[in-house]
Amino acid sequence: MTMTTQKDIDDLPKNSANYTALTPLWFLKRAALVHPNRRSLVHGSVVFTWLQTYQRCCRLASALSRHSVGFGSTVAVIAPNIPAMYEAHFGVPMSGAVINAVNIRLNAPTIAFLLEHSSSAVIMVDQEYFKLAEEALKILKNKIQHNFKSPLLIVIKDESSECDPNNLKYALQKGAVEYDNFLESGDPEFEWKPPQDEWQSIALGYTSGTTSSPKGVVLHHRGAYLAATSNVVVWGIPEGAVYLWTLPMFHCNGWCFTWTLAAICGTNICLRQVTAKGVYSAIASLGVTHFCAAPVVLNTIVNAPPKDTILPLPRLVHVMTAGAAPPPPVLFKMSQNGFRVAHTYGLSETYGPSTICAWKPEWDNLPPETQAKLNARQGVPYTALEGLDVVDTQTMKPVPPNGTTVGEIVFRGNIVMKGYLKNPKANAEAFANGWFHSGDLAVKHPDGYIEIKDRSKDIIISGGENISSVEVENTLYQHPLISEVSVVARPDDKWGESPCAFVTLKEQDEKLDETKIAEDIMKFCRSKMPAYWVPKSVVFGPLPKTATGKVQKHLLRAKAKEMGPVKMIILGSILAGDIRDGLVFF
Ligand SMILES: Nc1ncnc2c1ncn2[C@@H]1O[C@H](COP(=O)(O)OP(=O)(O)OP(=O)(O)O)[C@@H](O)[C@H]1O
Repeated sequence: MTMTTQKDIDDLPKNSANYTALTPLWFLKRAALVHPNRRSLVHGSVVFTWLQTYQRCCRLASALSRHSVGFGSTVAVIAPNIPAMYEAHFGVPMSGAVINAVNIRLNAPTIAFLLEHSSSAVIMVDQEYFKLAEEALKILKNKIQHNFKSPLLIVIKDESSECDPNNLKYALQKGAVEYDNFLESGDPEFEWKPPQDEWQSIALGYTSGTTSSPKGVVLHHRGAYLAATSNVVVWGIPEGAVYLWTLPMFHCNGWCFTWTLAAICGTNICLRQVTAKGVYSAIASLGVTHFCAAPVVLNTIVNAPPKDTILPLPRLVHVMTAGAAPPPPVLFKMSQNGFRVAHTYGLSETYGPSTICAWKPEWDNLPPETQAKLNARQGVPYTALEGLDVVDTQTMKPVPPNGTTVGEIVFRGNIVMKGYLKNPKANAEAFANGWFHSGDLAVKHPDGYIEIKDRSKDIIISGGENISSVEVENTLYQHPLISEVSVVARPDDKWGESPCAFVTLKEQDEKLDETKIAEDIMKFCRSKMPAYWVPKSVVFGPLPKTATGKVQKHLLRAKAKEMGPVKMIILGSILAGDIRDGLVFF
């Protein structure tokens, strides 16, 4: 008998029969083969099947190729959750180009920056946002003058849009091509180009700019494939699920669920405007089984007036939440309303969610409040994420799993971005020491689950002690009058910084005595947390948020700074705006 050597075993080369670059684009071709007549997309009265979606994506890829768009090109898409946005997630990369799904709530100067930075050759834009795109292009043209080359403009008509119907006419007059006409010019049998190399870029997405100016995150086909399939593995979303698009597809490509839905041959239910009523009615009338949403959307769902809800739910509805820390009381109320919430965590740089608070059978019989507290932790890595740790930033050594030592969350693996576009300085910082640095501060529990305490920029340092704004917020969410809360640092003459709570009340009534409520909130906090954690200032009003529902803490911090150092308790109103030191003016 001859010996098998290591060389024999490893020396079997790759060939075209046993190796293909990983890409989620094949999922679509397969869906069209397996379920050609199953509903792929439902948008009001518009319904497509998987075969139709495949053919429409082939047409898009073909039409783009005819305009010399392909490998090395970027196509910007400015649209809400409508079928064209979904189709662009396949059609654009099937042409070889990269999709840049743009946040629709950005202003024209920021969009101008994105279009220039990404060198977008084509802009696909929903009719409602055409003038915004036009304004952004004007800014760009003024800036780069004779070097300006107008991108190909494709305007998307959407019957469900409530915008001025003349927008479409206007766009066509300005030379834009109508999306469906553009598709008509493409070949439904187009032989699209899978990537030769799975490292090829599939998507470019800009961070929401919560903490700094937007950075262009570049993702590859391999990572998109792995993240999309990992969504299935960790969440258990079944073949044929009916998925409601509450999460914007422009946010990390809908956390890669655009591609996940094709993998499971599910049905995409589009929702142009997200309201609690819209969510409940889609559940009741369209058979929704799953959706993803930021905690702010869950908060809206649990606080919806009874006339907007349909309870009890007709079936168990699975929800994945990420994007910010979900307060345990919100998780608790969601489960009381019949939703099963999976809590995940990640960043644009990690293809969206890349950790999950994996549910343990031994938690099944715990009291619901304890379950919610356990589920509010950010958990353990996705199946496609090889490295996740919480480290001391000075030594890079893992923190002990004691639930108290705080360190930075770092990631390593195949669902970490390729890098930031044209930003070597940010890349060097983000990838220092062979890990991707998240900037999020967390502890590790004895069971190995991680729990975020804050973003490094959000932590409050009072008298040299760290205060987790997330923990103070989680307690405040238990207060019966509070609908939303965000806690930030306010300069403090004695302690350096002290917590300042910005609060939105459930009841908006001018007759409410905000001074009394603020006193009550502080009393409530004193009974539940160390004295130095108790907010020294409470300010009432709506919270500023990004398009993805994240509270813009930097704006609140600026507001708190503007209010000046804490000298005594200050109560006030964000809306009234007239807050003078030590006094309250309503
Ligand atoms: N489950 C979660 N719990 C707590 N925080 C979360 C969770 N999921 C996401 N986050 C927060 O969201 C951040 C990632 O957000 P995202 O990538 O969308 O851009 P952004 O951080 O808002 O933009 P910018 O990087 O410009 O500040 C994480 O770093 C973390 O702070």
